[in-house]
Amino acid sequence: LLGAGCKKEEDFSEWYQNVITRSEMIDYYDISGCYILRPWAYSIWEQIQAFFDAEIKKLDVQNAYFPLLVSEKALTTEKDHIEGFAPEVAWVTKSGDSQLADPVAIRPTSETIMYPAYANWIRSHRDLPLKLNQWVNVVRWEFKRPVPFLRSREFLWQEGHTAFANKEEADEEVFTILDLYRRVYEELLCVPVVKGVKSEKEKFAGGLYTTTIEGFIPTNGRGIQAATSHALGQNFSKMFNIEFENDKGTKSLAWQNSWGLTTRTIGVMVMVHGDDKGLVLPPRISPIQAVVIPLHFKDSDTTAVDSKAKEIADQLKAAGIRVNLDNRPNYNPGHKYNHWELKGVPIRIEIGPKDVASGTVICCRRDTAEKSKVEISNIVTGVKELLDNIQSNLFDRAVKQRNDHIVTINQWNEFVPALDNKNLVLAPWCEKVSCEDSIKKKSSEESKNKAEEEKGFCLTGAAKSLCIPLQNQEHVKLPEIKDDTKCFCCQEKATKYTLFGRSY
Ligand SMILES: O=C1CCCN[C@@H]1CCCn1cnc2cc(F)c(F)cc2c1=O
Ligand SMILES: [Mg+2]
Repeated sequence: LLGAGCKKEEDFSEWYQNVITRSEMIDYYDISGCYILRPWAYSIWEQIQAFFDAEIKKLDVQNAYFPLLVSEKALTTEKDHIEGFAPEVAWVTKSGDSQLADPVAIRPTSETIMYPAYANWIRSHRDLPLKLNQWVNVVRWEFKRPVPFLRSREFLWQEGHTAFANKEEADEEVFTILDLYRRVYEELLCVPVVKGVKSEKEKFAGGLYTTTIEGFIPTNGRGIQAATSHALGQNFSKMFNIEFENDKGTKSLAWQNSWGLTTRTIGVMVMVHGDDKGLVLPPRISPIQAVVIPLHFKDSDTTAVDSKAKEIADQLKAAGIRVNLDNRPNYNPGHKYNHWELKGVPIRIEIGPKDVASGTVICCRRDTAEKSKVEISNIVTGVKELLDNIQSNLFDRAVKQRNDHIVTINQWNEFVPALDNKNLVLAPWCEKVSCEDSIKKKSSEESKNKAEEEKGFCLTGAAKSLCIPLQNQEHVKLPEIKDDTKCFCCQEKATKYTLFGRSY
């Protein structure tokens, strides 16, 4: 089990590593930065996939599969798109014991793999819009300390790559996808996110603008990029010659988007909801939503209890609830309680001889540990209501905790103290790249554990802009920029309230 001395608030990374391994989500592997996704994690990814895949299919996106390997020539089609990323590219240089004359790279992302084909397929405006997606793995040889789910050298994701005849259609899709990403986090994972646009410094250099959803890890007060939806403009269609004859008979370059969501989703959910007993899984994605545990007492009628337990489990299953009847004879109830709490199962249903006699069971919910009596005759409705209640309670709790840790400031001397209090910071900002560089530099210098950071023992103390939040989004209140509002850092005229934070 989680074991003593492993408290989330005391040693977060130790707690996280224990929770994901002992709940049987992750196992380690002999290549650094690579992890085994065990069924308890993989089935959560499948739930996320099922939701997102169904939603993009409503948008007429089609799934395809492009090769894993990309030639150096293709990968470096556009020098400056790749140069910053070159150190992360993994190369195949041998087959057997002979060197490859031309090494090939393993996809770190698939623009350079897909877009030469797009150029061939897109000739006329009738070939647009082209909307493809693929559910694949990618490899990036990250150097920062790996963290399972959050930062690994191989991860699973979907990458959507779309092409349109005009900017308006492309712009609309960027934000439509961004809201689907928000729904994955808020409706499935009960994790609140802030929707926004990345600054010039933080955006995808190859694109026109980047939109993002930003999560928050309360335990260390860090932001985390949760998913991203880029408007590429015509930058890539220029690079890859994706041009089409438009409806006026002249040539135009396609307007493109690309968007991605990864298995980082699972790590963020674990960190936000987990506690010192283990995982706390949102019912919507939990592989098992209710576990039925028959309680045997000496000289009591165990067969009645066992058959009633089985009956309840079958009824719940028939109603579409993911249920497990834990009638393992070799474990006592206490051990089973710990086991399913560690695995984060939302509801435990206890049934003993007295319960059979009274026609009721005890339901214990994982999010609050509250117990309630439910009529066996009403078990399906009762359990469904409880699951819905848990789903919304987890989200409401996370929203409150996140909003309690967004601090609005107006001047520099409030900034680092706010970060040190594990907050994200909303501040009026001038949006200048030079100013963002100095924010990063000054916040790093004013952070304590510079030495630790150099040794790679901890995350950086530098703060960066996370996003410029979109207006009018639920759960995110934005102050007004006035004519005389000054940038919190350089005192120039502020143009946008921007979310800053230390981050992963
Ligand atoms: O972020 C997304 C969403 C899904 C499709 N791709 C975009 C942009 C990816 C930006 N990016 C991110 N990381 C990279 C790492 C590399 F090693 C490399 F060669 C290229 C890249 C790289 O282009
Ligand atoms: Mg990266």
